[in-house]
Amino acid sequence: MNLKQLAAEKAVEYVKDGMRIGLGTGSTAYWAIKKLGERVKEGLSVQAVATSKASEKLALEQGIPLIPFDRIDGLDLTIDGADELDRGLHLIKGGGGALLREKIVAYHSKELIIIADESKLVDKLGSFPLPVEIVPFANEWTMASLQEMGAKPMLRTEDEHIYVTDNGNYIADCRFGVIENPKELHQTLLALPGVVDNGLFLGLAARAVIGHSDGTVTVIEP
Ligand SMILES: O=C(CO)[C@H](O)[C@H](O)COP(=O)(O)O
Repeated sequence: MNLKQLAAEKAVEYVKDGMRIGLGTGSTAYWAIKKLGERVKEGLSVQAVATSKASEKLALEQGIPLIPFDRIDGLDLTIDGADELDRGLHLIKGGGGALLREKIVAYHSKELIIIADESKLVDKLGSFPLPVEIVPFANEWTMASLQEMGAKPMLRTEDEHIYVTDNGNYIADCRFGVIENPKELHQTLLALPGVVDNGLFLGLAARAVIGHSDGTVTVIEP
């Protein structure tokens, strides 16, 4: 059984006719986009925006109507994955590198639903390295500042090249250990010149739909 698919398909049940939808990124969001495409083929009317070039391509393949950001003021619902979440719906996102676009889209959505398999649910965030998006300019200095913060940063690579986000930036994957105070860490990171944003999503998710290995789906609301 594919637990990501299970959660994703359940979450797509929250999509109603006429809604403006944000499409997440990653292997769980993939299943939501596929399911939404099926419902569109059956006659559901939605307009959507995508959080990455990959999700945009997939949505177009599935026949989901995409609209430019300047033609829409906000969204009704965004469905997206996460790398880690706790029961207060604090999240780590950005494993797929799309955290900045994902955060902008989530912020402008009336509701963010997180979809995940049960392995993503943790007591406290921090096992998954926190992705921090940094500008390429003087990235060595930004990396050094992160190092001084105790982040043990690793510049993300792909095929032996520095990974570049859809926004032309780099990602520093940071190991802070258990994150006791996500809000404080979020503020500290944002105050660092060279940091564009980080993968902590706090106070954004309205609910999480979790797929379990016994075939059940649970919904967490903070
Ligand atoms: O934040 C993300 C991409 O930036 C993804 O939602 C996150 O990495 C989860 O990915 P997956 O569903 O493939 O496990």
